[in-house]
Amino acid sequence: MINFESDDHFQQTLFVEVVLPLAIPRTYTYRVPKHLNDGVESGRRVVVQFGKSKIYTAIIFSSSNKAPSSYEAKYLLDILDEKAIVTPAQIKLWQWLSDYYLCTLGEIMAAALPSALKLASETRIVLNPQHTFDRNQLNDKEFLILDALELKSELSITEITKILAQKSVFPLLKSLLDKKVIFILEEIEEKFQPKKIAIVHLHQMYDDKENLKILFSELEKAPKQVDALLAFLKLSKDKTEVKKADLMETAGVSAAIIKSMADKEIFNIGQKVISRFSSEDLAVISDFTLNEEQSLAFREIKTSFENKPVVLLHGVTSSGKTQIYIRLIEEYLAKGKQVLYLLPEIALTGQMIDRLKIYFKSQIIVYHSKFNDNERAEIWQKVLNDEVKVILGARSSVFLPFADLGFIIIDEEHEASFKQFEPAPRYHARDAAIVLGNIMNAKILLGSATPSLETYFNALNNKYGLVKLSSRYGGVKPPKVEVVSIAEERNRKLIKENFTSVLLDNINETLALKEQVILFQNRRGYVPILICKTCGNSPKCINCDVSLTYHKAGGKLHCHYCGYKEDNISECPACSSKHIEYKGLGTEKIEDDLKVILPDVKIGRLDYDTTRNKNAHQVILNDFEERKLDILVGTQMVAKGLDFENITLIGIINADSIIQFPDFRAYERSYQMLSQVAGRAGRRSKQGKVIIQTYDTKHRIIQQVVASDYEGMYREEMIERLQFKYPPFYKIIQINIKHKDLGILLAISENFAKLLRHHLGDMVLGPHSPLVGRVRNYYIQTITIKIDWKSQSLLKIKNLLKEQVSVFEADKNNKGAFVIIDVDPY
Ligand SMILES: Nc1ncnc2c1ncn2[C@@H]1O[C@H](COP(=O)(O)OP(=O)(O)OP(=O)(O)O)[C@@H](O)[C@H]1O
Ligand SMILES: [Zn+2]
Repeated sequence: MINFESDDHFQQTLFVEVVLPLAIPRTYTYRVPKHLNDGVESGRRVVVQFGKSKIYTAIIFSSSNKAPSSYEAKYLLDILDEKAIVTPAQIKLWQWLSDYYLCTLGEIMAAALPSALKLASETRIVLNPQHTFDRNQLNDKEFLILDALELKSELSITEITKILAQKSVFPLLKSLLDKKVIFILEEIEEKFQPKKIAIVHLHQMYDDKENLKILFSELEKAPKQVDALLAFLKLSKDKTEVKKADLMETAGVSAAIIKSMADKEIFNIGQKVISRFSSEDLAVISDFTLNEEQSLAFREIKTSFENKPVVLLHGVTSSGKTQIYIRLIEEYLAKGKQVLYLLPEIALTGQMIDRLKIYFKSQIIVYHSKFNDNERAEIWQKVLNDEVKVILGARSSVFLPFADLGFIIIDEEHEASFKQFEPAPRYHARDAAIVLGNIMNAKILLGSATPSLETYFNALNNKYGLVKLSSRYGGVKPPKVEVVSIAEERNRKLIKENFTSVLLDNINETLALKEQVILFQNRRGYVPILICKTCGNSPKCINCDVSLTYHKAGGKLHCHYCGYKEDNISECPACSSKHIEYKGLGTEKIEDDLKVILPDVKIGRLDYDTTRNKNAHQVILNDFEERKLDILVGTQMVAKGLDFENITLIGIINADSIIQFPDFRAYERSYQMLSQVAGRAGRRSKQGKVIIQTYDTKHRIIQQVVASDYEGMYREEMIERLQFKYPPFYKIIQINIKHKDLGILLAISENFAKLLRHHLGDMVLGPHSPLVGRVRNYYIQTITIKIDWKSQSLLKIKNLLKEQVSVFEADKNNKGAFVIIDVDPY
């Protein structure tokens, strides 16, 4: 960071190191024009030219008085901010992420900053469709842009530059963005839109009685507007908020009237996100007291925090972890601190925000990558200005510019979806959050009923504090788990489609009691594999090395890796035989079969296919909660976090397909997944029941799930992890090399592995083909590096890898190849 104390810095030429939002390996140095010297501060945005003609927003990382030695530094074009929008803590975090995950600062900047904060030549601008701004407030140039946008609905920044005939238009655009006159156009897939209603406020000025009187007299000739004003005053008497719809109805006026009053700044119209629960439901639990076990855990957590920054709350499902989080959040809020509540999945934020809103009202805000960019930019500013206190979000919320973070909760910390696979930065949000917490001196609470082995290992080794909750709230017994042998039922011809008689009997009993059922199958689609009985051929994706999955709705075969689709086959494309066998089992088929077996039962399905549309996820869960559905069939989407009172039976259709996954984490994950799904049953008054269907009834993981024996699972897994050199004892770095030509790929990855082996010896394994050896027409080879981090220097090894990868990339023989480094692949 810069030292402003030295009083001679005005004399010297100042240079800044900037991060550009691009995957370039390093920062770039720019020269600061004298008149901008005062504006230099780490974390402010600047406008720079990069390459021949492209203009970008970059972030000042640091500054110095030294010119770069290898190139002539260009001048900065402008400084956009009067105050840093990236905090010093973030700069430290970015640096750590870049070093740890071997990615570039530019990749982190691109992921962290909403597009509206990182304008570039290609950025496209549109008018704010609800613009209710005063044209008189715009200057000539702003007016020109506005005119152009009205003619041509969208413009790129390059086009705007031409219209205005000046090089840097960014400050102008920034001002228009701030005034909400324009928006950044987003071409990305449909964004998540929370349900919103319009709220009307009276302009502050009219809090003053005199002003209000004057206003009434001014409106004399506009009786409709007087009606609206009177209605507003009436409604606002007994409500804290006046909905636009209510106002229109009470006053008997149209939206145009309200709008014209907003244009005159009599009213301000705001948007409010509304909850899917009615407020009556919420009132019931708005006040609560922790029970004895919970209070003890609450105190233990606080004591632990006195000497440890990270604590694990290991509490069985439905033990009330969330209620403890709420009490802790309240304490940090009382101290004026900000709180980050991380959840593994966007879909889960819906139910959680409803629960938390009861306590924290407008102090809490949701943030995730599916919000539109303009909203994300707005939240960015609010977090930076300490205007919001509690942020509930998915993994990208670790990138927010917290002003005064005091506490981080990482709920369901074991979840794999905290790790980002594509694109870089391939970071783990839990680990990044812990680093952020340490940088900001915040306390970090990890919560899970089934902690990851890494976390539990750290807790047992005293690196983290450990606090336990071992009983369900309200004294409800944990669900009873029954294992049913599929093989035996098949032999005895009891099985119907894929439902054992035990499961069907239990479903019928549950439905008879008007209770609800969740059925879990970890595979979507109808059937995953079609095999020709005559020649053994099975249809494969044309771009990837995977079998296509048959989806009955639509009658197509789908590739789950690249989205490729083709028509279903009725005869084998290889031998024309008509004997096609369907193998495997997806959620779609389960739903279908069940509808035949239980024709009068209302069945819903929750998986990637049924939730692609906006809000579909919430609609399905709503229907289930309101008991419009009796049975919900789903993939792991049904496994997590749901807290519904009427579910008493969980059926796991096929546990083997989860356990037999070829991955070193398969057992750990299966234990977690099965326990989490099981945890959805019997959460309030009645004990729940779980039926696990499997071929392998004696499998140790299944036995451990039945016995709720997390410790046993942990102990046995750790023995294997040590023996086969896996985390937490070893660090894994994966290098994936991709190329369109298999022959070339094999040769170059073999060479690369040899080279690495030369430096790192038998830490280097491979190259080998991953589970899916070709995706989107690129063949893949993987080199795995297993590092004994207790005896080896991770930093040294990473630096070596960085160096070798750049040598590899620069080598002409490797043209057409891509290298992807994944640290801690999950
Ligand atoms: N002290 C309490 N007072 C009132 N209700 C409580 C209390 N503790 C827990 N509950 C209720 O019990 C249910 C389970 O609690 P909660 O969802 O917090 O458990 P959890 O440990 O977070 O579960 P999971 O890990 O399965 O998500 C919730 O409906 C919650 O409102
Ligand atoms: Zn494919």
